[in-house]
Amino acid sequence: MTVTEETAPASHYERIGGASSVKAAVELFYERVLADPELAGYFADVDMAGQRRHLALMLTVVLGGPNEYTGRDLASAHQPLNIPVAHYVKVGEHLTATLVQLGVPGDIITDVQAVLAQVQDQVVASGDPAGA
Ligand code: HEM
Repeated sequence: MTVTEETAPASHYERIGGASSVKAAVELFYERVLADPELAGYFADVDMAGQRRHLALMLTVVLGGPNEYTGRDLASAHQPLNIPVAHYVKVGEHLTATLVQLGVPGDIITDVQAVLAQVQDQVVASGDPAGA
C-alpha cells in the first residue's frame, strides 16, 4: 500500500502525540462508528480486534503516520463491501468529530479531510455510484 506516501506529512501524526494519541482517538471513533446504525452493520462480521485495528490503521493513514500496514490495499479491502458515498461521508464526519473532541488543531483536520477525499475512490463502490 502506498497511501501513506501520498497523504499528509508525518508531522501531523507526531503533532497530535503519535501512537498513544491515535489509540485514544480510536476508542472515541470506534464508539461513534459502531453506535451509528447505518455503519455498524459493516463491522458485524469483523471481530473486535479487527475493528480496532481497522480504525487505528485508518487514522494512522489519514494522519500521515508510519505505514506499518502490510495487508490488502484499500480497494481490495473495500470494493467487496459496496460502500456508498453517503456512508463514506458519515465515517469522515465521525472522524472529524472525534478529532475536534480531542482538540486536534484545525489545520490538521483540514488536511485529514483532504486525504479522505484522495482515497475516496478506492474505498467507495465503483460499480454503483448511487450506492445500495
Ligand atoms: C479513509 C478511509 C478508510 C481507510 C484508510 C480504511 C482502511 C482499511 C484497511 C487498511 C482495511 C484492512 C484491514 C485489515 O484487513 O486488517 C480495512 C478493512 C475494512 N474496512 Fe476500511 N478504511 C476506510 C474506510 C472505510 C469505510 C467508510 C467503511 C465502512 C463504511 C470501512 C469498512 C471496513 C471493513 C468492514 C473492513 C473489513 C473488511 C474485511 O475484513 O473483509 N472502511 N479498511
